[in-house]
Amino acid sequence: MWSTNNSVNNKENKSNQRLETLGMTSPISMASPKQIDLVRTKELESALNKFGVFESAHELNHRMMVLGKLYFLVKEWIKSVSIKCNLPESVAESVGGKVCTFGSYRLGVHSRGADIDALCVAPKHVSRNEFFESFYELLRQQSEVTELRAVEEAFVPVIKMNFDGIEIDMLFARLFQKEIPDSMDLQDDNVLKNLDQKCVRSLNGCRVTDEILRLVPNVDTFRLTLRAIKLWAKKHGIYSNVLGYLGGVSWAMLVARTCQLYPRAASATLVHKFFLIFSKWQWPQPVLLKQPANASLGFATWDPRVNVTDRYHLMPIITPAYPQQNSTFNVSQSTRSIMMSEFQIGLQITDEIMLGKTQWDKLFDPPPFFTKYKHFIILIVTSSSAKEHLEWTGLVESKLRFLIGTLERNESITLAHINPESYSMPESQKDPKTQCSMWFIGLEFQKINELNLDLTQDIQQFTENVNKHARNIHMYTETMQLEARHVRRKQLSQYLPPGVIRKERQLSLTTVKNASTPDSRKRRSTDPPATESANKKCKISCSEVNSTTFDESSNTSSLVTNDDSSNSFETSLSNTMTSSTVQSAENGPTKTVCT
Ligand SMILES: Nc1ncnc2c1ncn2[C@@H]1O[C@H](COP(=O)(O)OP(=O)(O)OP(=O)(O)O)[C@@H](O)[C@H]1O
Ligand SMILES: [Mg+2]
Ligand SMILES: [Mg+2]
Repeated sequence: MWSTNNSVNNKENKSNQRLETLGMTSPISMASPKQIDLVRTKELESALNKFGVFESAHELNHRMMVLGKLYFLVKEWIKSVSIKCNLPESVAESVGGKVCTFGSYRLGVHSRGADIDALCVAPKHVSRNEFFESFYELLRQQSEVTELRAVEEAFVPVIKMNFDGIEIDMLFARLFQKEIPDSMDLQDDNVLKNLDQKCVRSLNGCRVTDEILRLVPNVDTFRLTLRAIKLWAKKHGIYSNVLGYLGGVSWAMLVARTCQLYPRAASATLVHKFFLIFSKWQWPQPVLLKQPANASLGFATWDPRVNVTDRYHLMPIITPAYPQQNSTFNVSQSTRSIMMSEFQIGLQITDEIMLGKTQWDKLFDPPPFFTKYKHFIILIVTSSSAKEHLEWTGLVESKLRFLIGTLERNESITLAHINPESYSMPESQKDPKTQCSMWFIGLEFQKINELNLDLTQDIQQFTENVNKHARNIHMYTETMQLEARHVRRKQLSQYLPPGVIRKERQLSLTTVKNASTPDSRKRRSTDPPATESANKKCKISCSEVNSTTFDESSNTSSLVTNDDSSNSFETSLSNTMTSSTVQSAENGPTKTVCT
C-alpha cells in the first residue's frame, strides 16, 4: 500500500517537476480544474464550434491529400535537379528531401480556410534559385495550382499558391548535407551550421512551432485555448502581424506562457487567466517561453543589451528557438494601446463568463469601429484584374503601418486605428472593369477647441513611396492606383453596406463594450453610390474632435487560483525576467531590458 502510494507520489512529483521547469518561472498555480471549470470549457468548445473554428474530418483529409501531392512534387523536383547536377540516378533517388509543416496547421489550431505553412528542406546541391525557377515552373504546370506567386525578395522568401482550394505558403531551406532523410531532426541547432540567413529564417518557422509545442505542459488545453484567443483576436480586429497587431505565432506564444503559469488549468480558466496576465503585463518587459540560448553560431538574436534597435520594441514576444527573434517588431504605440484596451475588455467579459453572468459568445462579438471615431482616412486601392489586385493590395497592406507611424508622429493625432478588414468598393461606385478595395483608419485627436490639420503631404509621401517600391520590384502597372480620402463618420454610409453602421449602433444601445454582430463586417457590394466628391486633399478641420475612449476601470479578478495563494502574480511577473535598467543614449529615458 505504502509503496503504491509512494510510486504514485513519485510519478506526480516527476510530473510536477516537469511542469515547474517549463518556462522562465515556476507556475502561479498548480491547481487542477474544478467541475465548474470543466463545464465552462465545454461551453467554450461549443461556442467555438458555432464559429466554424474546427474543420471536419473530410476537410482535414483534403489537407493531408494536398500535402501528400506537394511532398511527391518536391521529391520529384529534387531528383531532377540532382540529375541536372550530374549525380548518378541511383544517388539522385536517395538524396531525399522533405516537406515540414509549421504555423497554425502544425500547431493543430488552424481554422477553416487557414493556410498551410510548409518548408521544403533540400540537400546542399539544390540551390534557392532552382526553387524559385524550376520548382516554381513545376508548380505552374499543375492543374490544381492557382494564384501562384513568388515573393523572392521578401525577408523570408516564399512561394504562395492555392493548391486545390488550400492556400499554401512554401519556404525553402537547403542544409549543408548531401542527403536529407525523412528522420532529419530540425530542432538540433547544428543544422544551422554554414547556412545563409535566408535558410536560417526559413527553418526558424518549423523550429519555433515545434519548440512551442514542447514548452507547453498540456498540448490539448493549449490548442483549445489558442483557438479561442485567435478567434477573439480576429473578431476584435487585432490579428495581423503586417499591420502592427499580433500574428498567429505571437498569439500562440502568449497562450503558451499562460499555460506554463497555470499548467493544470482547463482551457476556460486559461482564457480568463490570459486576459488577467496580459492586461497587467508591464510592456516592454519581454514575454519569453524559456531562457534564451546562445548556440554561438554567429546569427543575430533579439538582445536589447546588444542591439539598440531592440530597445525600442514596444511589445516584445520572443521566439523560443535559436536564433531567437522578437515576433512583434511591427507593433506601434497605436496598435499596442488598442490591444491593451482589448485585453482589459476581454478580462471584464471573461470575469462575467466565469461567474456565469454571460456567455462565451459575448467574447467574440466585434467591438464598434465605425461608430467609435468621428474621422476616418479611407485608403482606396484600385487595379484592373484579380491577379494584379492580389499583388497590389498585398504590397499596400505591407506598407500601411508606415502611414500609421506617420500619423502617430503628428502631435494633433492621439490614435490612428487601422481596421485590418479590407472592404470591397460598392459595385455601383466604381468602374466595373476595375477591382477596388478599401482600408479604414479611425482617427482620434488631441482635445483642443480648434483643429486644422493638413495631412495631404504625409499621405502623398506614403502613396509615392508605395508606388516607388512597386516600380522597383517591377510590379507597377499604370492601372494600379492608391488614393486616400478623409471622411467624417456621417459620410461612411457612402462607402459601407448600410447594415454595418446600423448593427454597430443597435448593439451599442444594448451593451457599451460590444457593438456589432459577428457577420456585420462581411463585404457586400450592394451599396448606394458615394455621392459626395472625394476629399483628395486630406484637410481636417473641426471644433469638437474627440470620440469615445475605452473604459479602463479596474477589475476584480484574482490571479491566483485557490490552492496556491502564496505565489503572488507580482512575484511571478518580476521573476518572469531578471531585468536591468539601461540608459538609452538616443532618447534619454530608461528602458527595462532582458538580461
Ligand atoms: N513576425 C513573425 N516572427 C516570427 N515568425 C513568424 C512571424 N510571422 C510568421 N512567422 C512564422 O511563420 C509561421 C506562419 O505564419 P502565418 O502568418 O501563416 O501564421 P500562423 O501561425 O500559421 O496562423 P494563421 O492561422 O493565421 O495562418 C508562424 O507560425 C511563424 O512560425
Ligand atoms: Mg499559417
Ligand atoms: Mg502563412
